[in-house]
Amino acid sequence: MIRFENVSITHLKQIGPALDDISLEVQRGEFVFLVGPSGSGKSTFLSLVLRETKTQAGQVYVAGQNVSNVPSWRVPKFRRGIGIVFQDFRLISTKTAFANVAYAMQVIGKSRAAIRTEVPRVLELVGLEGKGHRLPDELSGGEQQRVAIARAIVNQPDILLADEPTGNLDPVTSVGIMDILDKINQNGTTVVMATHDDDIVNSMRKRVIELRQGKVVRDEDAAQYTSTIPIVPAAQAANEAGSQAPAVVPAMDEGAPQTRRQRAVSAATERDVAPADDAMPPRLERNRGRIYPRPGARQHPSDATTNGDQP
Ligand SMILES: Nc1ncnc2c1ncn2[C@@H]1O[C@H](COP(=O)(O)OP(=O)(O)OP(=O)(O)O)[C@@H](O)[C@H]1O
Repeated sequence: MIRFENVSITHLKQIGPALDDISLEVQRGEFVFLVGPSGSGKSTFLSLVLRETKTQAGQVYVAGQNVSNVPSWRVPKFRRGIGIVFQDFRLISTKTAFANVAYAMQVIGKSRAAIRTEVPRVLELVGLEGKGHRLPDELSGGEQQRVAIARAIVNQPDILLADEPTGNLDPVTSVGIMDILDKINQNGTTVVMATHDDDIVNSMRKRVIELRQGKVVRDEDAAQYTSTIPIVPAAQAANEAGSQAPAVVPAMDEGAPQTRRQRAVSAATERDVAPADDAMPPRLERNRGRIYPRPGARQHPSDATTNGDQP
């Protein structure tokens, strides 16, 4: 379904390559996690599949089509076969959940009758029955992401790309989102999901392709993942937070692999504070203020031509 043959690309003003001689194949109906540290090339990989970026060396094939050979005027049609979901949802803030999903059908000329049938069907599929009339800022972050997923799949794409779809969500909400992605995959859609989230990868046991500095360093079925987000020693964390808390020597081996939740709990323990019920892993903590922060979030310009997304 997706084939990379010796693909390399270096972005403008970038020193090393974003992707370096990547060759791999994703079969129809697979569920693949694309993992790796920040800057390892995950988003670049997805942008090549979407033909937002062009290869400089090698070839990318999507559904048997050499992506480089798709002329610009045909790119919107090409992208109809691909749904995409982002970390920050990218919903139209002035449209209801129903209208956000319906819009993806309208832009490709689907009839009102089809919209009336299909939109409620996908809203139900993602667990939002009865909430179609709500505006994005009347929905929780997890619900907004469900709307974004409904929008991405309403035109029944062969491929669903997800770029950190749980990155702004708490762990419990993330599990619900993963259940939906799994269900969509079981219905036959090929899913490629970029993530740093080792808890999710480890709970799903799907194929894992790990990138580092633009190279595939691991490609394993039913695999696990241990991310390498550095653990911030408690003393440093306290200083950064401007806290008067005394410096505490970290109780654990800083090099030990841990899941994000373990790191969150350890960090809280090091600060001599009981982990709060809503303790979140470090990266999510950084995002905490961004979880429900964007009522009225503006659309990203790149959404205009992407299946299921809006201008
Ligand atoms: N538009 C751009 N211009 C210059 N360099 C870029 C651009 N986009 C990405 N890069 C660089 O390419 C490399 C890969 O970036 P990419 O966004 O693909 O990584 P990533 O694994 O998705 O990271 P993250 O997990 O932080 O989203 C990084 O070194 C990044 O700085």
